[in-house]
Amino acid sequence: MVETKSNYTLIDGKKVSADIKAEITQRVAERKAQNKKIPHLAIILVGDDGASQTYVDNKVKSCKSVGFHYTMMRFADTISEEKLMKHIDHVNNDDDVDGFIVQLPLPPHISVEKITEKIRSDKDVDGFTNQNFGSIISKNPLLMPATPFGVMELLRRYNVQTEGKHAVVIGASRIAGAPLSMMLTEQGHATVTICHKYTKDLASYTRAADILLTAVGRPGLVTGDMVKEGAVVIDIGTTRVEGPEYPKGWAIKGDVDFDAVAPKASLITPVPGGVGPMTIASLLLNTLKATEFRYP
Ligand SMILES: Nc1nc(=O)c2c([nH]1)NC[C@@H]1CN(c3ccc(C(=O)N[C@@H](CCC(=O)O)C(=O)O)cc3)C=[N+]21
Repeated sequence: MVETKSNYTLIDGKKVSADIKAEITQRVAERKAQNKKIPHLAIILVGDDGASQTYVDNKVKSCKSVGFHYTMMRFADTISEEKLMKHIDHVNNDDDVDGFIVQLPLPPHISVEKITEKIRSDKDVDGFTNQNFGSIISKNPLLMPATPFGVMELLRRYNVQTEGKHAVVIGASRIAGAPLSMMLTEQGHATVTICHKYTKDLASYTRAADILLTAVGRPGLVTGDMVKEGAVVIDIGTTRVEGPEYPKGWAIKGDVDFDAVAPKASLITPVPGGVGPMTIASLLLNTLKATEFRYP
């Protein structure tokens, strides 16, 4: 009989994000007591995509829970790029708004890059602008890309050693994989391999990973045979899959086949309850930082 050992640690992103939110709530209360400006986040949502609506609702709920002010700005998916740019300009110049995000995806007639670059980088609390992307390699970065920052925070709080380790990142998007790879190198001192859609024989890389991080958005991409015994596995995928077998009619799935991979892992993030809540915690932290920067 072959015995399989199965004692992995679940990385509880929900708990860590709740801890971070408690720290933020405390700092907001202190600012309030000192008559300092309360952080104000604005959220721009274009169209009525169901998944986007859920994510945005989570962000609004989180703002309320830590005591931030917030503004929701909603536009029809027929809005022109030019008009949307004008609204962004307005928010850029609105002194009461400390940080804002434009929820993605945008309708195909609007250029994500053009919109992103229009956002003032000191209000870019998603950390999506080229300037904030580049600031990852600066000694004094201001606003870190939110999802990768959340991942680094999880690794820190679970004492995962990254220095000299081989980290393999699947996915090279500018909001997750690319900045994450840079942070693992710059702050984590890891040896980083970036895999993407042109990578041949993905498994040959993933099997060599001490830390495997995936940010693709394809449920079931990472199977048990692709993971080394004892690896740390971080699942950044969030795909909404629909089906009658789910109580709500849909469910959020990561990239990792959790049941097959978890028994081989030393630590692993679940989806939901892993990286997702950390993205929101980072967004709040960035909004607080942006406020403290403008009104110390
Ligand atoms: N400008 C912009 N900024 C974003 O940060 C951004 C975006 N656009 N577009 C879409 C993606 C996706 N995203 C998620 C955030 C939180 C959860 C999250 O909290 N997930 C929960 C579950 C949520 C649920 O079950 O409804 C969890 O994983 O436990 C998931 C996904 C942010 N994104």
